[in-house]
Amino acid sequence: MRVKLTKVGHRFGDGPWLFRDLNLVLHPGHTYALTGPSGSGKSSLLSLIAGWSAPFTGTIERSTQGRISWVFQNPHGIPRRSALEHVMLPFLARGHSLVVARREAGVLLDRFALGSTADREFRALSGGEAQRLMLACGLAARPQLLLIDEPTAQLDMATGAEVNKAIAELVEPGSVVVVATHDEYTREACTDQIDLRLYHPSFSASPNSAPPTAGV
Ligand SMILES: Nc1ncnc2c1ncn2[C@@H]1O[C@H](COP(=O)(O)OP(=O)(O)OP(=O)(O)O)[C@@H](O)[C@H]1O
Repeated sequence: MRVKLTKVGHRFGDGPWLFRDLNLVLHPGHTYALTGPSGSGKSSLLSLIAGWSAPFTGTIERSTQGRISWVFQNPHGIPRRSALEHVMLPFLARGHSLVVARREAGVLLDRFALGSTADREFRALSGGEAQRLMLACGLAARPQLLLIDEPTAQLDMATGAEVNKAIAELVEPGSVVVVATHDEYTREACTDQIDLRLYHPSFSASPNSAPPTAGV
């Protein structure tokens, strides 16, 4: 899926503009770090990109009606279900057999270094394991668009590093990944950056600064 944002601006009602004149093209095979200070509108922009809400101004076009997955800041799972069962569910929901779901889920768990936790209940996973499980579940839905909100916000540095390593390996040829983050290491794990500060109405580019057209 390719996502094109044209002159996108957003505010809530008559509140202040969060960002304006956002012109971007999000390409499959790229992982975009969406950065900016707290309150700059990162989560709001994720919702706009997902199509959950409409931008106040401008347009957002998705090239296909593909599947969209979200991974939220706080890992959420079913306490007594195993890690494997969590990852199998999206495959079963799409009509795959138990055998296929188990096999594909196992591959994904291995990819996120969770193979040894396959039979462990969700409630017994560490914070980093639980967040990596959420990434595995997100990919299990085979999304064309994967949106991840602050994946390391609740984690210590070592655990955050495990998650960032998984994010660096998320890219798949057909899908766009967007990660809202404050974490510089998460930003480094991504292939591209969208810095929302550049689109805040108070931003004025100095004569020597690059124009805010990254990704167009
Ligand atoms: N539904 C809403 N109605 C009114 N204001 C909202 C709504 N959702 C978010 N806001 C406001 O819009 C601003 C941007 O919020 P948003 O959560 O998008 O920022 P953020 O950059 O993700 O912040 P953080 O890094 O703290 O998570 C905030 O001031 C927030 O209070």
